[in-house]
Order: sequence, then C-alpha cells, then structure tokens
Amino acid sequence: SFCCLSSSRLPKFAEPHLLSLPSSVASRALVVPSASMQYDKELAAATKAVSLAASLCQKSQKELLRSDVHSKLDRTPVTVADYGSQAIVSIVLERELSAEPLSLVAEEDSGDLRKDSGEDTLHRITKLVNETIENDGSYGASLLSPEDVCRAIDSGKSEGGSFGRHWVLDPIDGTKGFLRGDQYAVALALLDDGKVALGVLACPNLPLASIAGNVTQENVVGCLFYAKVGSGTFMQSLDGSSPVKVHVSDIGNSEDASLFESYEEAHSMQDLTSSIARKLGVKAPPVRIDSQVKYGALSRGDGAIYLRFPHKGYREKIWDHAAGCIVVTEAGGVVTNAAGQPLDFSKGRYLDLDTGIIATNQKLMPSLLKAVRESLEERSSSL
Ligand SMILES: Nc1ncnc2c1ncn2[C@@H]1O[C@H](COP(=O)(O)O)[C@@H](OP(=O)(O)O)[C@H]1O
Ligand SMILES: [Mg+2]
Ligand SMILES: [Mg+2]
Ligand SMILES: [Mg+2]
Repeated sequence: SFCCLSSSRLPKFAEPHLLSLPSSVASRALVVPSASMQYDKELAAATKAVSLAASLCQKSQKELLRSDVHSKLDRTPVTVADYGSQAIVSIVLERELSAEPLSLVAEEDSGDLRKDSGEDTLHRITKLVNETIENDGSYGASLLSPEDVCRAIDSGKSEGGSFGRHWVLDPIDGTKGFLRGDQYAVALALLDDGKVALGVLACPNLPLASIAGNVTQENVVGCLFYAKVGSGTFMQSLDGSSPVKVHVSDIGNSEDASLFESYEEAHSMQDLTSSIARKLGVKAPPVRIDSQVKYGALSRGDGAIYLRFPHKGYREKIWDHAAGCIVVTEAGGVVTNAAGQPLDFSKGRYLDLDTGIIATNQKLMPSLLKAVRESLEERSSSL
C-alpha cells in the first residue's frame, strides 16, 4: 500500500492569473504581465511536475530493491526512481506548457535503458510513471509506452546556455541518500537568459519543523520549497498545506552558526571545511545532509552556513545548484563561489567554477569569505 497525491491535493497556489479572467480579456494581445505575475504559469507547472515526481520517488523508495540500482559510467548510482522522476517532470512540463518549445537540461538519459540489459528496468520505470500519472488523474487514461518514457527522459539533453529559457532538472538529487533512506530532493529550476528565474525543491524526507541542532521531534515529513525571482521563498508540506514565507537565519555571530555539508565525505574536502569552521569559531559540529535539502534547510534558518569544496578535478553541474540557489537567495541569503562571486548558470551543463560553493546570510558573508580565503591559502602553502 502507498499514498499518492491526488490531483485535488496538488498545490493550487500558483495558478496563472489569466485563467480566472474572462476569455475576451485573457486573449487580448496587449496584456503585459506585471512583475508579480511573471513566471506564474511556469511556477504552477513546475510545482505540479515536482510534486508528482516526489510521489513517484516516495513510492519507489518504499519498494526499492537492490536490483533497481544501477551504476552509471561515472560509477555513481542511478535508480528506477531517478529515471521515473525525470520522465514525469518532462511529461508534466510538456503538457502544462505546450505553447512553448521545451528546453530541458537534466541529469539522466535513456542510453542504458535502451540496451538489452536495460529492458526489465525500463518496464519497471514505465509502470511507475503510468501509475503516478493515473493516480493524479489530470491527464486521462492514455498509457505511455516504454518508448514514450525513453523519449521523455531524453528531452533532458539540452545544453542550456545564456540565451532564452531552459529548465534545469535533477530528478533525484542525493541518490546515495535516497538509497540509504535519508535525505534527497527533486530539484527543478527555470533559467531565463542565463539567470535563475524560479526554483522548486521537493524534499520528501525533510521534517516540516526545523532540524536545527540536528534534532527534531516532528514526525511530519515532506517539504516543498519554491521561489520566484523578486518574490521571496515559500515552503509548504508536500501534500499541500498553505505556504509560509521563509527566511534565512539572522545570526550575526559566527560562533553561534551551525554549518551544513555533504553527508558523503568524498563530495567535499572536510579537512578544509573544518579549518574554515575553526577560524569562524563555530562551536557546533557540522550537520551532514545529502543533496539540495541543505539549501532548503538553510532557506528557513535551520542552519546558517553551507560549505561545499569538491576535490580537484570535479566539475559541478548546474542541476545540483540552480533550484537550491534561488531558494536561498530569495529567502535573503547569499550563494557564491569561494571568491564571493555569484554562480554563473549560463555556461551550459556545467558550472564554470574554480573552487567551492558557499552559502550563508548577508551578515556572516564577509567573515565567511575571509575564513575561506585564509584556509585556502594555508592549504595551498602546505601542499
Ligand atoms: N566527487 C564528488 N564531488 C562533489 N560532488 C559530487 C561528487 N560525486 C557526485 N557528486 C554530486 O553530489 C550530488 C549530491 O550532493 P551532496 O553531496 O550535497 O549530497 C550528486 O547528485 P546526484 O545524487 O543527483 O547524482 C552528484 O552530482
Ligand atoms: Mg546522479
Ligand atoms: Mg544531484
Ligand atoms: Mg540526481
């Protein structure tokens, strides 16, 4: 048995305003959307897509068998839920926004599923996707074939770039956390001329109440964060409670700050992050969480600093940060590279990044940047 979002429980907060106008008004060519209405239609579609994908992931996480885990060429894991989530988001965006051509930059592709060895997996993914769409009920009963599912996954092959609109998707961010039964996120953002215009982050295992200090009494889990440029960041429960506006921590004394980093030791140089924490006088031990859930938790002030310093040679992908970045910045935070410059999402599928990503509030940023600079200098002189 499992629980799925019914369409009536899907979030309704971001319906396009034009839909409620008489058609004579809606069809008038010269209706210029006000700043607050801009991207409303896209945000509604993104929220629906991510909510459905999250329900697919929740169902799959419960049923997950070892055999559903595969290794990609880069030896990172991928599951039926990663593929299924990507297919769902692609299909929902396509159906909800059919007026515009869809450019999607997404992590997975169907290469392995189209091999003989992938046939069984593809069938399980197709079943998951069809069940999720059927449960939602808003797209009738037409069943998708395995080929439809592969095509939906492969619409994520766009290269992005600095012109026009591109959706950016991580169907499951934190696959390793997902496999452990820990934190993971479905992360979707829209780039417009190289800048993040909106972001939606589903965090199916994140408690609704604060996880500050790494403890929570709350047993209600499943959060959805969304942010639109210039409009703030909101959070609601994944099953559709009314949204609340969130804000980053207002801590100004770094000693009281708590610090997030990757759960996976291989994803960040923890000797460097502990040197930074020492310089800042941070008292609490770092809180290790998988995926962009760190950005979500930061946006509501559960912690004050996120440090990410991958080992040399690792190239960060835009889908690992685009949604999280706008969720934090619209909540009043700052996300930069190690030198304090904003992240540049306009360079294609990869972030053009030298060293590291840091996120915090405005008050702590100057001392954080100083600690980062000193720790990096000490490191390079000791190597
Ligand atoms: N060696 C490495 N260094 C840094 N990041 C890595 C990495 N190997 C994988 N990753 C990325 O780290 C993401 C998870 O983030 P986190 O470290 O915050 O939990 C992974 O996303 P996926 O799980 O979507 O593949 C993957 O893109
Ligand atoms: Mg991956
Ligand atoms: Mg990822
Ligand atoms: Mg992923």
